[in-house]
Amino acid sequence: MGAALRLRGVSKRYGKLQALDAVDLEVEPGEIFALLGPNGAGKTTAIGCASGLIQDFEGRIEIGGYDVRKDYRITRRLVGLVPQELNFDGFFCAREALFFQSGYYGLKPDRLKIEAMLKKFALYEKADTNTRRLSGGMKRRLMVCKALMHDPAVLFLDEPTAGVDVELREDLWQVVRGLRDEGVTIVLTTHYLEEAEQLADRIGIIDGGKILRVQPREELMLELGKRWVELSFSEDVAASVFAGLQADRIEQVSSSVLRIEYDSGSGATQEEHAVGAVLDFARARDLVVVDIRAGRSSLEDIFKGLLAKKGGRG
Ligand SMILES: Nc1ncnc2c1ncn2[C@@H]1O[C@H](COP(=O)(O)OP(=O)(O)OP(=O)(O)O)[C@@H](O)[C@H]1O
Repeated sequence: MGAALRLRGVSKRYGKLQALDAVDLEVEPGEIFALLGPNGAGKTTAIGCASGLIQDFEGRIEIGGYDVRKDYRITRRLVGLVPQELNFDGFFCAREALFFQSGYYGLKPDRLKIEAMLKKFALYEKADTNTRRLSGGMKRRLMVCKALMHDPAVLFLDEPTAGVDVELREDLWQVVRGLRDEGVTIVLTTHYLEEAEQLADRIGIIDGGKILRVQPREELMLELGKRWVELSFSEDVAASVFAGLQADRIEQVSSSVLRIEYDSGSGATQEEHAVGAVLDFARARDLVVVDIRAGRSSLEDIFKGLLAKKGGRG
C-alpha cells in the first residue's frame, strides 16, 4: 500500500519568512505520526498545507496518492482536521454542530450516525447543551468528533492537548489510540515531548521549517537516549570516586546518592553491561549500595540535544 501522506520538497514562505523549507515526509497508513517541534517550527503550516487550507506552497503533497491541489475534491474528503482553536459556534449544541458538519461535505446528515458518534465520544448526555457550556474535555472531544463525521482516512490534530490538564490529556490520548486501532492514520503536532513519547509510532522532529529527522519512537530513544543509574550508598560518596568509570556524566544528587549517565548504545545487552560495570566499580571500592534506580532520558532531553547539535554546526 502507498503512503497515507507524502510531502515532497514542500516549501512555504510568509514574505521573507521561510516557514517550511524543502520538507520531505511520508506517513504510513494506520500509524500515529507526531510532528514535534518548538513554537514557530512550522508544524501548523505543514498541517495547513497537507489538509488543503494552505494552497500556495512549493512542492507536492499527496494524500492516499492524490495531489492535494489537483485532486482537491477527493483529498478534502480523505482528510479531517482538528485545529488548535475551538471551531464551533457556542450558541449551538453538540448535536446541531455535528448536523451542520455533515453539510460542509455535501453529505446528508445521518441522524443515526450523529447519535452513535455522540455516544462514542461521551457527549450524549450533553448533546443538547450549548457548546459554550461544555467542559474543556467535551469541547475537545466534540472537535475530534466533528472532524470524523465524513469518515476521513487521515486525521490531522494540531496540538490536540495544548493548554489542557493532565487528566484530560490522557483522556484524549485514549481517544487517539482508539482511532488508530480502527485504522485511521493520525498526524499530530505537538510541542509536548511526553505526548509524542506516549502516542507516536514514529516521530518527525521539525525546527525552523526543516525536518531534522524522522524515526520510529523506540529507535529514536535508543539511539539518542541516555540511560542512567542512581545509586544510594550506605555512606557519603563523592562523585570524584567514580571519575575512573567510562560514563558520560556523573552527578552528585545528594551526599550519598550519585547519578551516572551513559550511552544506551544499541540495546539491552549494552545497558546490562553498563549497569554491571557501575556496580562492579562500586564493589571494588568497598562501597555498599543500598538502593538502585535506573531510567532513561526523556524525549525532552533528546530534543534539546538535537537542537544543540544543530546550533553547534551553525
Ligand atoms: N499567516 C501567517 N503570516 C505570516 N507568518 C506566519 C503566518 N502563519 C505562520 N507564520 C509564521 O511562520 C512560522 C511557522 O509558524 P507555524 O504556526 O507553522 O509554527 P508552529 O510550529 O505550528 O508553531 P506553534 O506551535 O506556535 O503553533 C512562524 O514564524 C510563524 O510566525
